Amino acid sequence: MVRNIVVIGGNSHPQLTRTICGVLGIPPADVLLSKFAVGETRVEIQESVREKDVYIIQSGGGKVNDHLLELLITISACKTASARRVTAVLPLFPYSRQSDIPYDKAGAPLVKSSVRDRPSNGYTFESTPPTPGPGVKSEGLGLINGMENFQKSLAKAQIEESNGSPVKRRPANGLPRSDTADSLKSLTANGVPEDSSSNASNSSKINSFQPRPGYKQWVAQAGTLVADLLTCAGADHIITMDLHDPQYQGYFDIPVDNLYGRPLLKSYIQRNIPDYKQAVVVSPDAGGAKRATAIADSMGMEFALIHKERRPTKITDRQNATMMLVGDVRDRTAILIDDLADTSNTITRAAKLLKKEGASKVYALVTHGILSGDAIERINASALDKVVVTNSVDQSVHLRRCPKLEVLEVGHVFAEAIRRVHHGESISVLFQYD
Ligand SMILES: O=P(O)(O)OC[C@H]1O[C@H](OP(=O)(O)OP(=O)(O)O)[C@H](O)[C@@H]1O
Repeated sequence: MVRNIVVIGGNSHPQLTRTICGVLGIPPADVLLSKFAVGETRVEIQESVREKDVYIIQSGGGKVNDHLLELLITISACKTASARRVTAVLPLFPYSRQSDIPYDKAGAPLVKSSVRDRPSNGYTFESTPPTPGPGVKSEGLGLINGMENFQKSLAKAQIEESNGSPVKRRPANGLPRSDTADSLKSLTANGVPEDSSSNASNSSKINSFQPRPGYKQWVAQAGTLVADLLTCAGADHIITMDLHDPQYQGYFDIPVDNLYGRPLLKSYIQRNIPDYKQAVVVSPDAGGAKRATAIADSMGMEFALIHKERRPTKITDRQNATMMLVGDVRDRTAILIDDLADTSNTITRAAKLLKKEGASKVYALVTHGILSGDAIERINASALDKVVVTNSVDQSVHLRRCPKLEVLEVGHVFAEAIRRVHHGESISVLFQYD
């Protein structure tokens, strides 16, 4: 039994909380998590957490936005109730799959051709602007969205204000609202504010306003915001598993422990796939190649990669990308490895291709089985023989609907991580998967 520790389970995955508490030998904390009639989240911590080491378990998937807000409010409640340390345990981290800019068939961002074809700066989708530094003139790109112009107009506004001239106020972040016609009137073609005296010449630019190709400043980077929200709510530490992009840890200025699901997947392969050394580990896309090769290399297995031949035309149109297999799976078992399955398009399309290329059997081993919408129906109707996921997301409903689904328990991994963090022990042993 671990002392002076409090484990609070959010509404996303009560079963996982029970498992973790069972391993730690403590009961889950008494909390009231509900909603007011209007739909706002209500949290009451019904026992003292003063000077306690608190762990709040809340996973992504399902009603992800509700769960995230519930987590933020619970963290804040614990901090204001004088918890010594609050750790957010997010088996599947929500919003860590960064948003992407829409592409056209050639892989360029979807901006109007008049802008894309503009020969002026030579930047392409693949290129990056130079790093501003001594002797490098930004030409409106340094810092890079034209902060130079912005700072000039800000200085001018300050002079006008000190002279008593009326000055148009901006929000606290210094940027104009981008969702009103008024705000567009004060934007240059670079998307930077311009002083009001040139508004007349700007009016002709309103309709031609476009973001620069190669930049993503117009796409919400929700991952950054979520990292900030967690820290701002009072989280002192994050424990998660198989982040879609491990570099997401760098978005935080608090410690993030990104546990690996690989030992569980490897162990499944060794125990359940006959003659597994002859099987081929397959990554269903280039983004997951590192993840899959790590398993293949450590188990002395062969590796193949599915390459998406071109970018889909829209974010929501990923299933239209053409797939090609790089490697040989004929008459062998293929084991797809991925971090998550959401719509299941990726793994079901990959399975179809692998069977077409002669694979005798296709397994999909995925850490996070989000399985949204009709993902289960898609799996049931697919060429996949078996789908293995962990219970980082609650699988009870999925299990009832999908005979091909098998679930690996992650509760003991998180319980051990919590125990070690609580005692100040190293948890690097949980990162080793060879
Ligand atoms: O079940 P699905 O809805 O098909 O989604 C699953 C896929 O999405 C993620 O990759 P993503 O498409 O974000 O590309 P990336 O690996 O290049 O980041 C993930 O790594 C899977 O490959």
